[in-house]
Amino acid sequence: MCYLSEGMAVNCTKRDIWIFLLVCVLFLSYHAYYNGRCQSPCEKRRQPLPSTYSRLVGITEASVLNTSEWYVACLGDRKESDSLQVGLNDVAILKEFPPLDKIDILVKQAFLRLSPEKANAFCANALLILKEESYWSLTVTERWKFALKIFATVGIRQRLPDVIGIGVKKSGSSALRLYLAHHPNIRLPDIYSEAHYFDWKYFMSNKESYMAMMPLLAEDEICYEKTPRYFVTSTAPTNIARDVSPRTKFVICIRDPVKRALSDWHHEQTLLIQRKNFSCVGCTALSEGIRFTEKILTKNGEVDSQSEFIDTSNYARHFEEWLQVFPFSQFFILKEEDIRNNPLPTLQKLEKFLGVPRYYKQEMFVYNSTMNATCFYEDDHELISCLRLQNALPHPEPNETVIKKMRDFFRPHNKRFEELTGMKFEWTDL
Ligand SMILES: Nc1ncnc2c1ncn2[C@@H]1O[C@H](COP(=O)(O)OS(=O)(=O)O)[C@@H](OP(=O)(O)O)[C@H]1O
Repeated sequence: MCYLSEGMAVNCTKRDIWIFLLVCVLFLSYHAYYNGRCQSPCEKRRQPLPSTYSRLVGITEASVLNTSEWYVACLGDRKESDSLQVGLNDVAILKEFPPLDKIDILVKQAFLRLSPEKANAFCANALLILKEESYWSLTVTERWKFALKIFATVGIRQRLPDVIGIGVKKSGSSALRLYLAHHPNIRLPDIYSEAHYFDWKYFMSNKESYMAMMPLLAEDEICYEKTPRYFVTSTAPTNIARDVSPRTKFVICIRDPVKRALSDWHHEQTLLIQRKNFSCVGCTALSEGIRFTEKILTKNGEVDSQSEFIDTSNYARHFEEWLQVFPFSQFFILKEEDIRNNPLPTLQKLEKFLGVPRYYKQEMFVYNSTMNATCFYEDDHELISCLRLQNALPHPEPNETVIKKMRDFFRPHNKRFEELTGMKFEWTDL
């Protein structure tokens, strides 16, 4: 036994010293592990998978692996269905990084697009950092930061959009988005189809949260974000020039202003019904037409230029605001009827404008009459997705006099829009 002698000296046997040293080592290792790796309070960690290191040893012995095998070998696999259970809401995403499950899907999607060489490099870099730790034992935020860091080593980065679809609302922008989403060199924010950053989120959020919505991009990929309300948000042009880039490109879908206004009304009523504070049982095209008329005419029976349904269709007024900030060459304008009836030629011009390789072919666009939907087939003829053209609620049908009043109101604005764009529209002089 060790004891203190009268002269305060310590007398120990060799065995005691060894035991003492062993206890010290265990104690110090315990503290180093918890103080080094956990913040206080220590975040709850996910169930760890088998050691990444041993998985690396396993995979380096394998001769050829495809990208998904690399993914599993590197990071371990989790089923997407496991992770889709958490609901998202817009506000949560503004304050934090995108929530857990969407992040994992973003990472997986970006990983699966890597070439085998890049996947190999990604794994090597990832495992250097992870060492014995499991990727899935990291918290959400740690996982996201980790993934961004490792992707950067193989040239994949998050970037603010190169091109923004700014509208116009109800002019075929969702169909266009569907087509662009399948282009191999175009990536969209995977979380929301519409970011709504430069309209309603701008004043309660920051640039980092906008960036957090963006996809992971390889060097030959561009980022496309679409939010149709930007077109009518007068602060958007200057804010985009400042926060994104003065060289940002824009895509605008344009539609007959009267049809657009009617579609807009239909859309707003559908949303009201969905939010369940409005009932439209027995609504007809005629009754909707009357309610629409009340909304767009003043008490004197004039077209109300302040009505949102009318103002959004005043393309010249809004486009002039954009042209004060960005040169015309940065805008690509598409006609809704082209997106609807014959998208290929327009999409090929758009590919050129965006500087991406040619991808679209005629056989990719198929109208499905049973579903009344436009469907998109990938190169290998696999059906990817369909977009319905209408839903159950009838579109409003105002009477002829109201339509004529709207046509008279829009005509000079349409002419001005033609002057601004150098384009011709069938509906300008109607
Ligand atoms: N190819 C194709 N597929 C599906 N839908 C198409 C297509 N082309 C145009 N449209 C019509 O575009 C209208 C919806 O426009 P948006 O997608 O811009 O609406 S939104 O602003 O994003 O809510 C909506 O108009 P309405 O049906 O009149 O409401 C769609 O029918």
